[in-house]
Amino acid sequence: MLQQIYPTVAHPYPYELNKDLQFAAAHYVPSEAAGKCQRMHGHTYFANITIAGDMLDSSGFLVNFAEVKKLIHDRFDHTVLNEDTDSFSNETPDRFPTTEVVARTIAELVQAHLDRTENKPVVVQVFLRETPTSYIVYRPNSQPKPQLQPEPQQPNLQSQPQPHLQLKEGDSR
Ligand SMILES: Nc1nc2c(c(=O)[nH]1)N=C([C@H](O)[C@H](O)COP(=O)(O)OP(=O)(O)OP(=O)(O)O)CN2
Ligand SMILES: [Zn+2]
Repeated sequence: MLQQIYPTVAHPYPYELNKDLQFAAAHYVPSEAAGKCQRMHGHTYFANITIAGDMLDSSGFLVNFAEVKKLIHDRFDHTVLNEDTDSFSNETPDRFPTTEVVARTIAELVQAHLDRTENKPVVVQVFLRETPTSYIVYRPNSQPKPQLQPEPQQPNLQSQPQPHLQLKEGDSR
């Protein structure tokens, strides 16, 4: 079905599994900034879910490909995402059914399933394409961002008292 090169994600695990799946769903984005996307419309979403881990389960799987598909496809295919109030909300931007939030939600749903398995693999990336020209990559376990260091303060030589530079009375310097 999908024949696409996806972005790679760095992780420390020896096994990596990728599952492609698609689902058709309707949504609208309840924000003025979304323009025409405030109106109900539909997409065929294409997802690529990347799962990694150290150990296989008793079937020799990192996780069964079919279980990953079922989890997401059964949940979202031929639904109106805005009506899935367990996952989305029309009130809170962080839960509007945007591509970003749908990608994160897919990662969270799959991870919740993986947390219940014996070998406990992890979701390291969700690639979610909403239109032929728009997609999101969500990496739940990405490296911590480096802390920004404050700019070093330059001493203000004009306003600092500098007794060592002041001439004393009778000083011949
Ligand atoms: N950062 C985001 N921006 C937009 C989102 C989103 O989820 N995250 N969603 C939309 C709309 O829902 C729309 O379905 C997709 O928008 P867009 O890529 O602009 O769709 P087009 O097919 O019209 O793109 P063209 O490349 O112009 O054909 C909007 N923005
Ligand atoms: Zn849309």
